[in-house]
Amino acid sequence: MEKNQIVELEITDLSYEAMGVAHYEGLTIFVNNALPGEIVQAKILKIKKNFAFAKVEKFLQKSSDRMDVPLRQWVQTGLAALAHMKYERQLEFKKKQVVNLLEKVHLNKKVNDCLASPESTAYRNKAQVPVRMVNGQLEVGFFRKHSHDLVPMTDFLTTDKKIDAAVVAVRDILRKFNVPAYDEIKHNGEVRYLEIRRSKANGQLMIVLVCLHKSFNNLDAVVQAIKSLDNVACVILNHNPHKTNVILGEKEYILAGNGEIVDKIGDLSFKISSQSFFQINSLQTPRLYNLAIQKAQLTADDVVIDAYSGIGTIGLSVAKHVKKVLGVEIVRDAVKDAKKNAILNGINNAEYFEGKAEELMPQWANEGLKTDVIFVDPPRKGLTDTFIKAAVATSPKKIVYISCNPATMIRDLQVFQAAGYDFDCIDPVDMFPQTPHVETIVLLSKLGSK
Ligand SMILES: C[S@@+](CC[C@H](N)C(=O)[O-])C[C@H]1O[C@@H](n2cnc3c(N)ncnc32)[C@H](O)[C@@H]1O
Repeated sequence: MEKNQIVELEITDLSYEAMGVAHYEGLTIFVNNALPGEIVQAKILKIKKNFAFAKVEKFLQKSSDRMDVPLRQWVQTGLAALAHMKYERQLEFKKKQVVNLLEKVHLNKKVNDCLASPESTAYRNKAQVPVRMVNGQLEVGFFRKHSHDLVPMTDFLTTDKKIDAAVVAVRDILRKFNVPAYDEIKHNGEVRYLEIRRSKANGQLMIVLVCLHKSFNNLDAVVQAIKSLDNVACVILNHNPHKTNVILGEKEYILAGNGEIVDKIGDLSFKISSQSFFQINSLQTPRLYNLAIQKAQLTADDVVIDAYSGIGTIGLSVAKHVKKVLGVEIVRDAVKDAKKNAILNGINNAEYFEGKAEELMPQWANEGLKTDVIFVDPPRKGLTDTFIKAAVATSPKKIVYISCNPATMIRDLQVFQAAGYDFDCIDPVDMFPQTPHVETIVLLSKLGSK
């Protein structure tokens, strides 16, 4: 087999990144935009030792699970890598991903059906859109897979339509005032990304311009024009002067408004600042938390730790069911938001602390705190051994683990099992329709505790 060769392939599976999987001459071939059951003529793009990448030239047999995709870039760029598959099948694919990961480590546990999202498109309350010059014009869009080539785009499928409209409006303002986009190779120009958040509850928009410098020609006029768009609550300049793929810089300048918007999860209101984590699917989040709370079977006497607490969304949702909540989070602004959010919702049995969960939990235990339940919702890389040791030493009856990466979660669950905790099942929840990502909830119980 050689590069550019056209081969006939039968797609037998879907990879965890939603690429069609085929086998040819002893190699595994990953084919973009191909579904199990399909037969395709494909062009070989890249060959590695044990696998290769190919793209479809012609469909010889299409799957009945295939959806027509109006913009092929949604699948091609990876922005919505599952957009070509019927939604019910997407849910089955997500459940299967978790089943496969368990099988790989020989864990025989039940995986429940994936909880569907109330909205399968336009559900995202936040967009982070790269800005680049293309043919001499400032464009917004999405990077082609594994590259930083910008594909200009204005309909992002998964994002709230009002956010898509705001992205276009801000793009037009930047064009009008001749603001250059960032040039990654020369490390010059100005605007690197637009980050836009929209409250589902009240329509408020937060517009963040991520820029190479902390000021540029016409900045005041640009801010005035953005401020006058409908529902703009705040405009922020995030200063990222570094040669880096990290999107946000550390320093921010609030140029209009007070730097925050308010959104709701169920009945609770949350102030959100630009650097704080907030679940991106506003309607599915209360369903995720309710399932986690239901699984934990909380009682009015329980003392709960909300480790990795962000702006307090989990802890404050839990507070009314229990005696006390202690939250711990490393991002200072998020802790400030969590404290404000407790007050905003009239909740007085939840306290939030800045620090590393793995350091504060043992400190609280030494001070005599008896913890009944720990909720933990880490970033994609999962938990550290130090955190797991600290959680186990705290000796809660239950640990509720919410995760956006089943692979790291299953790795961590095995460490908890070795330390005297076990679980019955995993619940997948679809927070990210049209993408291969899956959120999961697991209730770990301490062996031997009632
Ligand atoms: C996936 S977010 C979850 C936030 C929140 N629980 C929610 O659902 O909105 C993970 C959070 O963990 C925080 N974090 C990461 N490492 C931490 C640590 N060692 N101790 C405390 N918080 C941490 C991050 O800053 C981030 O806010």
